[in-house]
Amino acid sequence: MSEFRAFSAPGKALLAGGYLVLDPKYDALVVGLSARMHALAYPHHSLEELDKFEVRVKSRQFKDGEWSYQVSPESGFIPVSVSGSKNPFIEKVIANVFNYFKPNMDDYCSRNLFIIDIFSDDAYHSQEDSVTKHYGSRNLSFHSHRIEDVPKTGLGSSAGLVTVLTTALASFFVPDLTNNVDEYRKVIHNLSQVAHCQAQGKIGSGFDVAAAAYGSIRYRRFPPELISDLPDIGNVIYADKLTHLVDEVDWNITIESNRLPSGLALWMGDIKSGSETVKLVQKVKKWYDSHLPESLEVYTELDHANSRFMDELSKLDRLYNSHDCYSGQIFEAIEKNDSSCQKYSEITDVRDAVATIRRCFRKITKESGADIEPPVQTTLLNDCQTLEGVLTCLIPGAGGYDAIAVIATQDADLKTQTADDKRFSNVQWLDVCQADWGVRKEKEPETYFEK
Ligand SMILES: Nc1ncnc2c1ncn2[C@@H]1O[C@H](COP(=O)(O)OP(=O)(O)O)[C@@H](O)[C@H]1O
Ligand SMILES: C[C@@](O)(CCOP(=O)(O)OP(=O)(O)O)CC(=O)O
Repeated sequence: MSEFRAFSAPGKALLAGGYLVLDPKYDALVVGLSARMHALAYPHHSLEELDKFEVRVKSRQFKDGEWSYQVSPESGFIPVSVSGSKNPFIEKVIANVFNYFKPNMDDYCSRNLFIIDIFSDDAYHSQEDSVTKHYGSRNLSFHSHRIEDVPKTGLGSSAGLVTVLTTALASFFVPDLTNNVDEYRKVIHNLSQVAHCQAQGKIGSGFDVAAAAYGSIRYRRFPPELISDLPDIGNVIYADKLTHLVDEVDWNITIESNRLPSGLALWMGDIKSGSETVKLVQKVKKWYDSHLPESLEVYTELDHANSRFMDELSKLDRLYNSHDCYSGQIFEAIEKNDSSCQKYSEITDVRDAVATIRRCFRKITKESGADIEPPVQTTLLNDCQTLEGVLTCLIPGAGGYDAIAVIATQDADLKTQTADDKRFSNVQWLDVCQADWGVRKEKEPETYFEK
């Protein structure tokens, strides 16, 4: 494989199943977004030194965005930084991809240097202190700060990075991957989950990596022990254990394609303040353990409402695709968002399910001190619900002060409706929509070349 190859993986929005998804008992709904992380893999190059491999990753939209690592089979492919600067996500991808493919030095002596460029779409990061440049055939934001100092919008940049980088790096070892990403999707997913958990230093639910690999899905997590039981990277048995885990072990995971209904569009509103997911999760866990059995009852109610929400959305999708007169009336009612909506159980059932989800989150907010749906967000969501074309709206993911997610008809223009409205002055509508495909090959790598 000597040509340039390009891949991309989507960002995510968790619309149902926040907190519950940490437990393998519960399902979640994750939507893949049009904001994507891209990787351009260069043709093979060679280093002067023949006894090691080098991987150079460049993310030129960020200050000092270049990381080089060397690995060798003798040291168990533990990445050693050459450039001095470190990026844990890149480091763990390298460690795992090399341990999985176990390339032999002799086979690669004239092609032991792997160069990959990363590009990220604008919606992942705040645009403050950035300039837009035409690069290749895209407009990209270039930031004046290092990646770790640029505020994020919460679309899952590290999961996208890990997944697309795993794909690009693997394409050096399996030449047919580039044209058969589908065939390798499970391997890419499993390797990416391992690398992402190791880089984060914790084992989250993995819904963000699953969405980067598979797009919009109904998701149920893997048991965390699968990853915590792995030996340390560099251990003589690491490569074998990893390969066994990736290829042979049943992850007991649910990943089913599940998109938002056709005829409806997702809007993500970024709020100019943030919340820390880790702290929220800690508070919720503490509340859960100290409020049993009532907390389990709340989770059970949430889970039922999440399932109803997902099922009702699927029903609306089938209805839209039937293109019959009744379906036309329903979508027209949502478009107007007036009292006519009350006539259709297809609309009220979705709204009731979301009302229950929100009520449960407000209860947890009050009892745990974790601001999942704090009062300002309640007010904002209630205001959003009155806009023309809005079916429903909620706080995505862990909630907090970060963002809101709105499901509206395709023609609804929330930007115009909220432009001069003080109630929405803190909301910045992100330029994203649902794009339900996971990691994939991009057709024209040359569109990423600097002209
Ligand atoms: N475009 C990029 N280039 C290089 N590294 C990136 C890029 N995007 C994200 N990362 C890595 O991911 C980290 C952010 O991860 P994290 O805090 O988990 O945020 P998120 O919630 O967006 O995934 C960054 O500090 C950086 O190490
Ligand atoms: C609480 C959670 O279930 C969902 C968090 O969803 P977000 O979309 O808020 O996640 P981050 O981007 O990592 O902040 C934790 C988890 O599932 O890992």
